[in-house]
Amino acid sequence: MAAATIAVASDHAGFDLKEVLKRDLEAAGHDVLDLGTNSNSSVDYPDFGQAMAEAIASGKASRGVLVCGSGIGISIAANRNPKVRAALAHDVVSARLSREHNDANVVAFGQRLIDVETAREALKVFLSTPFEGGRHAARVAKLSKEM
Ligand SMILES: O=C(CO)[C@H](O)[C@H](O)[C@H](O)COP(=O)(O)O
Repeated sequence: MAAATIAVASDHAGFDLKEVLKRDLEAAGHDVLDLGTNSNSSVDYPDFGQAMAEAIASGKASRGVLVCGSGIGISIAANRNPKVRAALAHDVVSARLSREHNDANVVAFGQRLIDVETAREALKVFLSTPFEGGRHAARVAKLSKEM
């Protein structure tokens, strides 16, 4: 995708991978909005998932990258906002499908579950893959409806 503002956030268990991905985003020419955390000291992932949701919902960032130990807790937290479609990606295929079928605007990784090179490649794919639309469009629209 063209240069954009991309938010990144993690808890302590995702901090190291967040820093790697942040450098990749900057090297690719994106503006990076770093929402923390800023060290390996223990913090609570819901706070950072919520910060990501606010950045996406307000339009401060068009895409987001989340990292925690498994990618699960922080993506659950971000997905509480109906404007967020955060997809937990374990590989390049799930990153690609999250864009093609789900129009995901946030990708989440589990630092304890994915190797760094796979995450770096999956992020590139996440950012460069367009939404297919078509049969997927009405399904994605249903995701933002109140339950
Ligand atoms: O939310 C999670 C699990 O679903 C994340 O992996 C957290 O990073 C993890 O729970 C943190 O665990 P820790 O033992 O406090 O480092």
